Amino acid sequence: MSIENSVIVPAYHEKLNIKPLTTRLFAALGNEGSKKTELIFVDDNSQDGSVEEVEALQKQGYQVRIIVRTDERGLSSAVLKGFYEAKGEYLICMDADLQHPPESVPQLFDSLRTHPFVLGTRYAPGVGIDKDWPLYRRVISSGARMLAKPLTTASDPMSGFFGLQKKYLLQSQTGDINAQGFKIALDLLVKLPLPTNQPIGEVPFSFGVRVEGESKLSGKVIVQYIQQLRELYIYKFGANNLVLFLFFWTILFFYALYKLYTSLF
Ligand SMILES: Nc1nc2c(ncn2[C@@H]2O[C@H](COP(=O)(O)OP(=O)(O)O[C@H]3O[C@H](CO)[C@@H](O)[C@H](O)[C@@H]3O)[C@@H](O)[C@H]2O)c(=O)[nH]1
Ligand SMILES: [Mg+2]
Repeated sequence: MSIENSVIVPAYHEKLNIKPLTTRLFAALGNEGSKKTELIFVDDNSQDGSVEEVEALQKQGYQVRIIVRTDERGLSSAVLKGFYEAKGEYLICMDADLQHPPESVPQLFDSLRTHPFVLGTRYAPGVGIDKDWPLYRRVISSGARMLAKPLTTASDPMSGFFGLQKKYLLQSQTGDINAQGFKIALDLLVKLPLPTNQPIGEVPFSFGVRVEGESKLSGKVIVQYIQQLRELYIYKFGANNLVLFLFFWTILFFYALYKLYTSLF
């Protein structure tokens, strides 16, 4: 059976998560789903035994492979690399660390049959974020989400759990997409030539906490996000309106500070 679906997983030092992710994903896809699905890890030369782990899973019959990059690093660029290398028309991106439940992947693929783009969302009734996700991450995430509000109507553009039909990626110019940092879904949502008469799909999921390994979010990633936002605002609204937006956000920022001050003292 030919490959219709590809699951792309950016991975850096994720050896301990490779086996549970692979086995849970293919169990969730079932017999029929598994035959038409490939799983691709895009690893940035972790040299932690991830390659051997994938080879062992291949021997057990799983349609899984690993691309090892030695010349580049970064989450977003790893995802793009995987998307371009994928054989499937329907592409899903998910993290390696099981914060995105593999059991939700079939739902995302189903949604992609009728939507050009699908987002796993943590902001819907009945789902949410694990109570153990650190407070500072919640604050960063809310701030990042608020700043992206004018760019998209999607409920969770910060999500790293999303998918798209490959034809839309191939219609965009190579080099158009910002491959720096973590927020690849937001860039694709704003820049891909998605049909305006078809909404994007949203699949609610509960965001777990990492059990093995560590988050790779750093100060550099946050700075890359600010640079990406600036580029996206200009892309969408033009350079003149960026000044207006900065003015608007500055007022909002000082208003929020004032509210915080008056509620504390
Ligand atoms: N190849 C590669 N993979 C990377 C790199 N940096 C991170 N990854 C992989 O990208 C995935 C997410 O990285 P984490 O370090 O676990 O990120 P996080 O702090 O949990 O943030 C995630 O959740 C946020 C909230 O939804 C998302 O906003 C964010 O994009 C990401 O998905 C993991 O599989 C990790 O191994 C890199 O430089 N190279
Ligand atoms: Mg994580």
